[in-house]
Amino acid sequence: MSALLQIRDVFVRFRLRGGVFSSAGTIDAVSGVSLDIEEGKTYGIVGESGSGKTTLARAVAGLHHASEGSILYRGQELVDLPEAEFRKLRREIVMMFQDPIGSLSPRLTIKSLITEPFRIQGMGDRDLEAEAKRLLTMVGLPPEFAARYPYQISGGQARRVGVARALALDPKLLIADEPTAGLDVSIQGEMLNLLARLQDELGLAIMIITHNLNVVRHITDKVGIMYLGKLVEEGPTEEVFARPQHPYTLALLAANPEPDPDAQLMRVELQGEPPSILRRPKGCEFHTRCPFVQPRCSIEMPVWTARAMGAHRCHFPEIWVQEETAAS
Ligand SMILES: Nc1ncnc2c1ncn2[C@@H]1O[C@H](COP(=O)(O)OP(=O)(O)OP(=O)(O)O)[C@@H](O)[C@H]1O
Repeated sequence: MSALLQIRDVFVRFRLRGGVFSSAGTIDAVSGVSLDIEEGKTYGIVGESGSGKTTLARAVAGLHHASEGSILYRGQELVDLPEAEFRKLRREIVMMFQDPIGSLSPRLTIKSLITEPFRIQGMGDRDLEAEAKRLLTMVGLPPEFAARYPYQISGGQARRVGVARALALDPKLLIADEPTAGLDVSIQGEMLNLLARLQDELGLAIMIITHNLNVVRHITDKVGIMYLGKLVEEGPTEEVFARPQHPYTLALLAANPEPDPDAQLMRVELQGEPPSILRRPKGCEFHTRCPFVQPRCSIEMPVWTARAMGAHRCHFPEIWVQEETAAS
């Protein structure tokens, strides 16, 4: 059975506006990404700020245009799909933003906020009172919340309202951009449990964009690590966390303030900031920060290499995997 979402060699290119003395150019914020998201499964996209996570997610949601490549949703091509056609799919593919209700009108009641998708999709003739109650119950909030205003609820409750709104039309794919950012740790856990429960109950596929490796560890089936707009590693989450094959993944895991207690990983430190996307390093784009860099790395771009489970983009995973085995 083919995946719910198949992303193939996708590029998202932005035109830069040139100043008076500089000429305009382009950047590839997403640069040749391919990945599959299976029905009912959770895929986490991780990487430092600016690695292209949100841009990729927005391309899937039809909010950015993919300049090259293919995005197939249930076999239907989304790239270059006319807006009128995409609108129909907005019931099935939903993006939940970081601050899902903060950007909406503070003068609307919670009922209006969570039932707005029905009105947008021309389904406003439904019993919106009943829909609001159903959705609030689904996300663990009392039905009385329908009459409240956003300023009358807490940050954690607001996120639940955001989830209710996102799931109003019973989507098949939820794209969640940093669903736990800015929440207290205990509320983060509640949010993750809520998403996991709903995924189970509704058979929802979720694409999660996050900086937070603990979110990935707790909730995702598969993870993709992005660097400068490219995937550098992907695989089943447990496998990637236990046996990373790319030094960037290892460095991110080592920098996690709450590391996996069972994983015996080498401590490596990520040096400096990622290079500018305007000046991509030659060869392996990570070589300027790689603790295991070899002469070949600055010359030749590593190809995407499949392993038993997952794939990576590193010339020499065996070098540091061996060092790690020797050290442990
Ligand atoms: N509309 C745009 N026009 C030009 N450049 C853009 C635009 N949107 C994003 N970028 C650039 O694309 C690159 C990737 O940005 P993106 O927001 O996708 O990264 P991210 O990994 O989601 O980062 P963060 O975690 O900070 O949200 C960055 O260099 C960013 O400046």
